[in-house]
Amino acid sequence: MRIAVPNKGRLHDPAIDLLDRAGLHVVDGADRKLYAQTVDPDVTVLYARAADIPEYVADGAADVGITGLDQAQESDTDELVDLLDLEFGSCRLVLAAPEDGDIEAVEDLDGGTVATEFPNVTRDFFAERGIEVDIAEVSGATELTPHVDIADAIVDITSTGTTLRMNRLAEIADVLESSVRLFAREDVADDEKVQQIRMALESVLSAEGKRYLMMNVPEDRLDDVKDVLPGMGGPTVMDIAGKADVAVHAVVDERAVFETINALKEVGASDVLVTEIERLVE
Ligand SMILES: Nc1ncnc2c1ncn2[C@@H]1O[C@H](COP(=O)(O)OP(=O)(O)OP(=O)(O)O)[C@@H](O)[C@H]1O
Ligand SMILES: O=P(O)(O)OC[C@H]1O[C@H](OP(=O)(O)OP(=O)(O)O)[C@H](O)[C@@H]1O
Ligand SMILES: [Mg+2]
Repeated sequence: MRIAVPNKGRLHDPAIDLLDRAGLHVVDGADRKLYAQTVDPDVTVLYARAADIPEYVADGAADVGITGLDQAQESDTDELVDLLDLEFGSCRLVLAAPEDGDIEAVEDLDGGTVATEFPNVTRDFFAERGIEVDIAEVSGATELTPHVDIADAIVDITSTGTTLRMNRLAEIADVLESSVRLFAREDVADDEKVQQIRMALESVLSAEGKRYLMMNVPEDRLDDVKDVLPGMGGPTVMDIAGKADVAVHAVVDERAVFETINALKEVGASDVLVTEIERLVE
């Protein structure tokens, strides 16, 4: 089983970090290597450019891949299954034009030129609207092109909006919302190993923002404690040898921890421990 992961750029570190937290540690991932082993002898990591990953997965060089939805939409592959939103690399592809220019709506671009690193997505966007544009494919610094007469507008990535603002460009329309996904080739999407990887990654995401609470509770206050801990499927209750108290464990939303502990103390809980959760397999 091969999993393609961005070899550099902003997606590399968070992708490796997520695999790590999911228990799929890369064991010999020295810089500039093309392949690395993971702790699972059946899972190899293949490092590739974020833009090439959809094709690598579709062609069989890898079985699953971690890359942006924008890259999957741009590639000509349609046999990829979007298995899981990995909740990082969130950005938007937008159509933008000079703030002080004449282009204020998509229609104003009829007969014009649009520069982009995403020619296929851009072509589809205008074709769906019946607007004819020339596409100037660039490989970076797209924001410059409307200021040097290469294009009238651009389709490019934005997240904080800083780059557009710095280049005096205004958003005209949304083209695509993107985040990083786990993609699989259609013919392997249901394979056991692929599903195990999906589940492991999902368990990390499920644990994010959650805390594990442990406490001691007098048995006769258990119902009150349960009322305070709605949680997932109710708390786990265990007898403590030689004691009248019971131990109660529960998963609580991080934002509710402060309030929950105060309420627990009021109904008689003691020795409350709060810990982080690495993974949560539901
Ligand atoms: N500013 C941003 N905020 C959030 N996500 C982004 C941003 N820019 C890019 N991305 C996401 O990261 C992906 C890869 O972008 P990144 O800049 O890391 O690689 P790249 O520019 O293609 O790398 P290189 O050209 O150096 O190989 C994009 O396709 C998009 O999904
Ligand atoms: O809205 P912002 O937060 O300003 O982000 C948008 C910028 O981020 C990306 O560039 P990146 O930093 O990846 O540089 P690159 O052009 O070298 O890929 C993208 O191409 C935009 O230029
Ligand atoms: Mg970039």
